[in-house]
Amino acid sequence: MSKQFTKAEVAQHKDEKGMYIIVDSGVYDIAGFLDDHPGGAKILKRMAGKDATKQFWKYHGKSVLEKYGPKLQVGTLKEEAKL
Ligand code: HEM
Repeated sequence: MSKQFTKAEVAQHKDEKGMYIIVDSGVYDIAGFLDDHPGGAKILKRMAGKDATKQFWKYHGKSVLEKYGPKLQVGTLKEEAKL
């Protein structure tokens, strides 16, 4: 849980072995959640390896992250210098 990922590392995880998405400063592995996602697997797969913060908050409230976050979170996003 305390592992830190750069955006580049998150981008390398985009298949069934590990499908990471970013929501705010959290990194979540949604590979095992695809078939359970009420919004469907397809829309989730499209965000694989990417920052899904905007899309996440568009369709869900805080309670969704509170409920599923702890089960799916694999780490946090490493602060990187913004150029
Ligand atoms: C950690 C990642 C995610 C989790 C745990 C999650 C969980 C859920 C849950 C529990 C619902 C049921 C509706 C609700 O209870 O509010 C839902 C619906 C939905 N989700 Fe996600 N979701 C995730 C990521 C995403 C992403 C990245 C997208 C968009 C790219 C997305 C799009 C949707 C859509 C379109 C619905 C259906 C809304 C509706 O039919 O009203 N979800 N999701």
